[in-house]
Amino acid sequence: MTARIIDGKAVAATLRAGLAERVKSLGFAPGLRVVRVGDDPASGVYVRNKDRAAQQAGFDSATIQLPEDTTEAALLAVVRQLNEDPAVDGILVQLPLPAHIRADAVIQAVDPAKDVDGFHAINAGKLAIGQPALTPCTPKGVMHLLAAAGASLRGARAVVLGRSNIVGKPMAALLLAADATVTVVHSRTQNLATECRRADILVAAVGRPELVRGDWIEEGATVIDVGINRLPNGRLVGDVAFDEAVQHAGAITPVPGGVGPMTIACLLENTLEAAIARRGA
Ligand SMILES: Nc1nc(=O)c2c([nH]1)NC[C@@H]1CN(c3ccc(C(=O)N[C@@H](CCC(=O)O)C(=O)O)cc3)C=[N+]21
Ligand SMILES: [Mg+2]
Repeated sequence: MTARIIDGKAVAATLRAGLAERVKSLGFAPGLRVVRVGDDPASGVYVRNKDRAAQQAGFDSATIQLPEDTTEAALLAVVRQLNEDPAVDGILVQLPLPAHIRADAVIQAVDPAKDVDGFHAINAGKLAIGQPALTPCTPKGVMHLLAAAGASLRGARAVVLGRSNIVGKPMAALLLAADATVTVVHSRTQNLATECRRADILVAAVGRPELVRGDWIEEGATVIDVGINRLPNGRLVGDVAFDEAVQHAGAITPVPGGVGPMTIACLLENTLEAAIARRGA
């Protein structure tokens, strides 16, 4: 079998077009502020793509670039100022932050109503107990991709590879809420390949280039590759060995052009949701 390719660029473009329509009918531009400290290369492409997508969809979006040596206190002061600014609906602090700043202190300082990353304990907790919440963009994007691919989730065996607060844990919560039977596996799991082979739906989010081989994938499974890894030779690869996996999967996302563009579209979706909730629009 050769897998169908799930076109994340196309699904994201459709989602963004729908958001642009909704923004037009709002009568105001939802405000998004991205705070970036230093210039971690992992977030460079992201910031550029995000600004372009936000402008095109009619959002009032800006990146606040701070120097690498910004103190935690100074960053917290910027966050508080954005919390208090009525024109700002969404706040995103780019991760990773420099080592001298406690990322968790900054994440928990963001007003949960403006937390468009969905990383605040209030939003993570609401997701865990099944209450409406701002939901992390990457797993939310994966759910859109699974819907677009026509994957049936109810009763399906879903395996999430990775247990981060950013992807793995919220991903498992969303799949569980959709009635999948969810297993979370990670770098310390024994017999990773065997666990992955049990998956009808496999979501790989460990940040290890091409860890998942073709024979880890059950014939016909849906494979979502969250990894975006830059190899020393400059090539961008996922957590899945695509050329092998495509021979086994029923459907698979590419890297680039899979989950990445969905993360950005969902950031805009969260910003619109936050704007509507905050302003009663
Ligand atoms: N608070 C916070 N929230 C984040 O969501 C967050 C973050 N910090 N820090 C950095 C990472 C990285 N990230 C990406 C999102 C989209 C693409 C993306 O659109 N990638 C395209 C292009 C890739 C390329 O050409 O390099 C693709 O996969 O097709 C990449 C990376 C969000 N992150
Ligand atoms: Mg096989």
